[in-house]
Amino acid sequence: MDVRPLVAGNWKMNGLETSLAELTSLGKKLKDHPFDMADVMICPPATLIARAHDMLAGTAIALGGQDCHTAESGAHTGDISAEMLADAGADAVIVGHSERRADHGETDALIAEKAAAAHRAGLTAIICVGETEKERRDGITLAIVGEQLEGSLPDGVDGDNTVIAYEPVWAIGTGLTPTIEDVEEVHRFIRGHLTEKLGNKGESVRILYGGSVKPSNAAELLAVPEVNGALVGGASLKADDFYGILATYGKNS
Ligand SMILES: O=C(CO)COP(=O)(O)O
Repeated sequence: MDVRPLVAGNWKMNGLETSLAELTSLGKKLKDHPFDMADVMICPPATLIARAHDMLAGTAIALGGQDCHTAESGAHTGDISAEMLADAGADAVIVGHSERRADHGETDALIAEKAAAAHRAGLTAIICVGETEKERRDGITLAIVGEQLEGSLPDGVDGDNTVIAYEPVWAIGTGLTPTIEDVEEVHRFIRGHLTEKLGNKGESVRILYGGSVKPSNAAELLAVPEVNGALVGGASLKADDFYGILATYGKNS
């Protein structure tokens, strides 16, 4: 099935008010060169979502958060609920990023609850999976990704409310990427898992690749079968680089 690609930028813990200039610049590029080949999203730090939302009104750029709590509100100092992200103008939220799995000990079960919270708030959950360097060396990549999918997907997943991001941990921020064959193998495996679990609905869930995607390697990675877009870290911080990745899908002007 042909699914509309999504290219999402994850700013991680980067971005002050001055960084919004990059969003203005990205919005202008997309306006000057209207682009309808892929959906475009930026996930800035939560502090910038509301302002970004105001700035981006009328552009094709959607917004996402980078994490959410499982509860709607309550005594959880420092946390942000999916409803709060939606209230600030987000359309989606990343859950289960490997940096949160590592830094905050997040488990598959917690990530499934966070994804369910995203759905409850009307947000698309972008659920991240991916093996570590040792797991790849040990030849257990598919087993690990399968286990993460099994544990991290809540009930009720479909192509409208969920995106899967395959991000090999060792490829994040390192400049390293898996071979094209390895990317294809994992993406086909994820698609198989989704269709086995969800039937036809599993066909429309987008599967993004993430890990050192940049303008120079995007064309090759995004052309891989079952790669339905990218989750971009470092290269999403600069409008020129991010637009360079998007432009891989072609411009209609
Ligand atoms: O973790 C990532 C996106 O979520 C990928 O980060 P880099 O593109 O900087 O490798």
